[in-house]
Amino acid sequence: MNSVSESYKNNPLHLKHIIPLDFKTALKLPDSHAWTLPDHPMADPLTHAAVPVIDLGGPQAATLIRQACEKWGAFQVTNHGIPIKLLNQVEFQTRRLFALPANQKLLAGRSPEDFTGYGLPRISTFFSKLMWTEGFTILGSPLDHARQLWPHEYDHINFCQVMVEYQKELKGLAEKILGLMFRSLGLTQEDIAWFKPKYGCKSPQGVLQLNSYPVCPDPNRAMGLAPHTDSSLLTSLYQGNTSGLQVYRDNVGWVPVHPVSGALVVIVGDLMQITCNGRFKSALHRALVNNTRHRISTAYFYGPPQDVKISPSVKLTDHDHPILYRPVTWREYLDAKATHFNKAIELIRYDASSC
Ligand SMILES: O=C(O)CCC(=O)C(=O)O
Ligand SMILES: [Fe+2]
Repeated sequence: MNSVSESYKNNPLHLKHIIPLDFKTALKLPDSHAWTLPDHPMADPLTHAAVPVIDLGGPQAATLIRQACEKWGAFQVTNHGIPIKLLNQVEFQTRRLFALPANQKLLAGRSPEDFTGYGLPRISTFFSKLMWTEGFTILGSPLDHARQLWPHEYDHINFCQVMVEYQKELKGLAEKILGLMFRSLGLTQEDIAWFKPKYGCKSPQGVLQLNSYPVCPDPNRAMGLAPHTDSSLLTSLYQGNTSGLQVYRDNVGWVPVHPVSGALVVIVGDLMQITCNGRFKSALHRALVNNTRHRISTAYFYGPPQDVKISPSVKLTDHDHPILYRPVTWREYLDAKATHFNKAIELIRYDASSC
């Protein structure tokens, strides 16, 4: 079993935090979905630069990635090697899924202790208001859930092929970017030997999350996806050409990540922050909605092999940079996150007295 599925079995959810609204019938924003916004200021676009866009094939890629991870915890990549044709197919299949009638989507609904299939974001449980979104989570083959949505093979076969191919491409890309991140910090293959999957271990190291943000009648009072950090090592996100993603920077505010044609957004996750002993910070981010366009995004969360203890690389610690975090597996970290949400990372921090 994968680390994510094990953790979710131990932390079951209530149905009201799983079943999305039937957005097609909601002509007004229900009180259950009306948030008090904003909680943080927006950055002034005239004085603050945007999240960097990095050419992955360029000679400066590793240096630019390091700078972006230190400053933003996020960046966009072009020239990443994932064919635009595949990205378009992924968007097409994702829209096809979310366009199904609500009762049909619920046939592939997530069960309270599972995490694949159709439902609300896992983090819904931490907020009193519900988010204007629905999602579909895939680990490896989506065949079982796809059959529930479309019983005939000719209706689900393309969906499954596209999603499997996409995960393969995203895994390769995540490994490449992770390699560049480590290299940019002076870490060698030996320093990060844990990162290579064990021989014969077939369990996926990534989870694919399809997100849908339907057109919203009152976007200024709604929340697409509430502020959070990802628990992964890194996340690769495709947002098509509809904006909505924002990254938070201390002393600056929320900065929109404007779509760049064909680019993917890379977000530093909590486990990366731990591995780098805080050199790279996981980015707090959120997604807003709008009243004209149905926004789709696909997020791929890449993590370490199962049961591997992640800990700060000793090369990044010294007298001036004491070790900040305790060793933790992805599974243990997800358990902490399921209970303590955005405070989880503080819980695995050594307190000053124990360093
Ligand atoms: O839709 C987006 O832009 C953000 C999605 C996201 O942050 C997530 O799925 O974790
Ligand atoms: Fe996220």
